[in-house]
Amino acid sequence: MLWKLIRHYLRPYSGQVVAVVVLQTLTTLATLYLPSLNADIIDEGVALGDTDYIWRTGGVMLVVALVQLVTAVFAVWFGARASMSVGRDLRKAVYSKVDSFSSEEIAKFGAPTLITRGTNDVQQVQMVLLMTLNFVVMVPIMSVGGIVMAIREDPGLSWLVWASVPVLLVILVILMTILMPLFQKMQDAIDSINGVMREQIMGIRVVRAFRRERYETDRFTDANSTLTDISVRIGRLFVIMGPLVTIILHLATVAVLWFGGHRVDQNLVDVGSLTAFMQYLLQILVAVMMGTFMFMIFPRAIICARRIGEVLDTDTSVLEPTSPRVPDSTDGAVEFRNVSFSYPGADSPVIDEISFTARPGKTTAIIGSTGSGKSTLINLIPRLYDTTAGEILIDGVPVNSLSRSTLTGAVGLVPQRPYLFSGSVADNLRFGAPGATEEDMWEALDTAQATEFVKDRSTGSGDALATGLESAVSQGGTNVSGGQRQRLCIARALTARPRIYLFDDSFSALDVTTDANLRAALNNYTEGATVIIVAQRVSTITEADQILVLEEGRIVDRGTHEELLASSDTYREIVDSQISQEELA
Ligand SMILES: Nc1ncnc2c1ncn2[C@@H]1O[C@H](COP(=O)(O)OP(=O)(O)OP(=O)(O)O)[C@@H](O)[C@H]1O
Repeated sequence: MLWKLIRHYLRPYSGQVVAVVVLQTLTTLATLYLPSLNADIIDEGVALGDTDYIWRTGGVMLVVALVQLVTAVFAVWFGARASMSVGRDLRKAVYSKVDSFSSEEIAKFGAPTLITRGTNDVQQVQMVLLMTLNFVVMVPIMSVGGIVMAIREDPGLSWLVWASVPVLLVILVILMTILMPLFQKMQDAIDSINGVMREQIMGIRVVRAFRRERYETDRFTDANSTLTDISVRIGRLFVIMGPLVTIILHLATVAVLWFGGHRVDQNLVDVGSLTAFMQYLLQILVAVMMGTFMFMIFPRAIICARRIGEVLDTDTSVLEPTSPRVPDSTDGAVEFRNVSFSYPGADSPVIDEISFTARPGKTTAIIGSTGSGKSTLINLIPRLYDTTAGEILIDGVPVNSLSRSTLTGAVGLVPQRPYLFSGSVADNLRFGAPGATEEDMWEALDTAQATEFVKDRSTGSGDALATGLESAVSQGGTNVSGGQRQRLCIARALTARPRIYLFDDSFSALDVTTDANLRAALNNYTEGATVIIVAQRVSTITEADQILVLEEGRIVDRGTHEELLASSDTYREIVDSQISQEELA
């Protein structure tokens, strides 16, 4: 998977990769040439007292060293640019993929791991690519070239090369096999820490309210110690690695001096050649060490690439139509035809053979006990999930034949759990209508009964003071009250002026008077549009044109409030449990 990802994402930067290969080759050749020139200076210049030769060869050495320096700098520059670009593109690919996911895939992975995969895991792949681009040419040329040059200087000592290199390679293989599973565990531990932290930060108020700090701290400490333990085990292996390589390097140097010294004594080799041999042997071992280091970070990158690949290879279960259809009319009629739906892995359907039509200009209300499937039913319309059987049509066209933009343009959803984004009030209101004017926004706020609190709102101080529409909203809308958040979410849907409004239990945090005022204003604002309201409170829906009573995913009764009062036991039970007859009158 690592190779597949790198090959695919590196393709647009092949020019830079070619530049790296050429420049690295030049750097390495220059590095390999320097000891040989040095040997010549010692054997031909110093030994024979030829000063001219020393100057000339010294000059060549200087030029070669300059070439080595310049090519090395540019090679690293191109390598860094290419790998950073690949990292950026990979992050973008993961982000776009996650963006295309339906709620099903998001739930399958979970938010924390998707965040780790799009950030930390991409970082690992980017780093291994950077290392590879830096060493991929240097390591093989330096090792093979170094061996050839060393043998050329003194074939009699070549056995030292054959003895030291395999020792390093064996260490490399052993470390690789121990490290692979540890790196997998490490990524899982990072996921788990992200998960625990995210849950604790999101649920901090509940944690405090229930005095669960100790329990949550223990949970975090557990996750943290697991990560620490794994990191320490990996660190230990790296710690052993350093001295082992250094010992081998020093032993090799001592061996060259010892055995080479005897050979110089016996006039089998010149001092210059022996010096060059020693430098070549060190170059070979350093190259092997770099290769080792490269391989050490490979296992982790392989695991990260696999995790990124899992995201990129997952197709969304909510597919865009290949040839989208455009409805003839834009009235906004919503029709359910024998719709059933089961959550993945569940044995029984949550929505069971539901058929109804929600007409333009009319309000359809859905009421039913907790868990009867009301939210699920609403979420099927904007395709947060796809139906498992039957069809949902908007203006006569099945929703899965509409393009994503047509569908989202037609539907304005106010979710059960209101969510606001960081930015200003205006940014949030313009979410579905980037071109909305201030007037549009105030009108929507008026209808949502939010004008007063937005007008009075101010955030920050001094230069950062922002008021009204420009006042700041924090991520998730945590700096406004539950009821205010709900009203801003309603205003956001209203600002977009869709043909179909879906209110999923959107009035529950409002007091009875605000709820009544809001519904009255809403009737004018949404005139001509299709309105579907899920409600817990019967008083919210008494004026609806049709009310569907849901029980265990089935419509058990339907009609107006009066009709249902007369005919439906289930509806009467709900009414009796909530409101007195006086309130209804
Ligand atoms: N993501 C999910 N995965 C699996 N089951 C789910 C999921 N979401 C909801 N359910 C189950 O589906 C059923 C219907 O849930 P739904 O949220 O649609 O009910 P609801 O009528 O809107 O309830 P409430 O009035 O409490 O909001 C419940 O039994 C619930 O446990």
